[in-house]
Amino acid sequence: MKKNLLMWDETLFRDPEVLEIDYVPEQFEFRDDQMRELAFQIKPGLRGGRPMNSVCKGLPGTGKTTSIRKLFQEIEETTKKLVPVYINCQIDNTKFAIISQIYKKLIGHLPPSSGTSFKQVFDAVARHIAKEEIVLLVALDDANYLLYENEINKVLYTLLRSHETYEGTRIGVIVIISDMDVDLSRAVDARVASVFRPTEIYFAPYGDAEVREIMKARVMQGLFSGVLSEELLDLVVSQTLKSGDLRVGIDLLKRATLSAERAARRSIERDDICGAYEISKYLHLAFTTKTLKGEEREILKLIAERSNKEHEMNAGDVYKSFKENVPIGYTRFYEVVKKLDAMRLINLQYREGKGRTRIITLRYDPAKVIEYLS
Ligand SMILES: Nc1ncnc2c1ncn2[C@@H]1O[C@H](COP(=O)(O)OP(=O)(O)OP(=O)(O)O)[C@@H](O)[C@H]1O
Repeated sequence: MKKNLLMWDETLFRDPEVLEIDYVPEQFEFRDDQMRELAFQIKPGLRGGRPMNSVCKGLPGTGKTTSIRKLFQEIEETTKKLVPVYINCQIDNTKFAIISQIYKKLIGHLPPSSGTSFKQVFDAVARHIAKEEIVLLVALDDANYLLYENEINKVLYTLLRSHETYEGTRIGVIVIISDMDVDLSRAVDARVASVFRPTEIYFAPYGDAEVREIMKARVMQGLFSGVLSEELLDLVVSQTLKSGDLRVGIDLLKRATLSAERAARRSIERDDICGAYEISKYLHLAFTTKTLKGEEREILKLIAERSNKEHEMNAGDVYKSFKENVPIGYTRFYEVVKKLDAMRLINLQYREGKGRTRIITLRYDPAKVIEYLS
């Protein structure tokens, strides 16, 4: 047997956990300023007061979620009086779903799914807060998903004005937004704005050297030495930078390693990385298409099908052809199109023509979109 062949029970991973995208890294550099600012914002909550509200803003993969998870870990190690609740708004994106998650965190299980009203769930949450004398800190991650159908106002109103109905409840929020075009101050209405007044914490994209350092630390922790050469690490880094998302780089490392293992090699080769990149670069597409529902999937599918013939299309034309099969009003249709734009699946542009036309282009290869939708 050739010497560099991997035995069946050997592995190239020193610690496979480290290359999972939801892993919270122990070593978390370059975000000290943001972490300090967050700690300052929540400080009143450690003394029984209401935490100050914050908005974390930055492109995907700039460490926002990780910062919050680290902060929450620290809070839980320090006190029982300030209770942090993490909400993933991609999954829980209605007022009821969010209050149910808060209930779950406090009571230990979700409220009964049928026949329970929002008010009943909130009553139970408020009673628990009063009885235990606790303060809540609610992080709304990927809050872009609350920007449709005005849900953000309903959610913030409920959380931030709860003390008016339930005396003594104190809730602070951290809103996390990864769409740089969103201006939250314009999205919230006056009744919310008067109690929200957040401090904005900006997460700038990592520079080339920072991405290299972060990826190198993952490699050292996650893989055995010698598995990835310095030269190939450079390739991983350049592909990570090309994708603009650290998550793609981490996923790429994992896939390239698995590919080398599968070929029973002891080190990763260029082809492992290039092959892995062809899958990892669709990480965002794979993830977002999974979160789409009924009409949203259908509309994206139609756009993808039309993209095979025309690169750019008029939103009005897409609407007409969609309406032939599915009864839907233009307002609702346009809400979905805006959502797909905010999710970076399509581009929506205005063009001056005969009046103002809205032009849609798909951000991905149409065949790939159809593949992930099915
Ligand atoms: N400074 C860092 N050091 C080590 N790993 C990091 C750092 N910043 C981000 N990461 C890693 O990059 C990935 C993406 O980070 P994270 O989820 O925190 O980004 P995000 O800004 O919340 O993205 P999104 O807006 O898409 O939710 C995670 O796997 C995280 O572990």
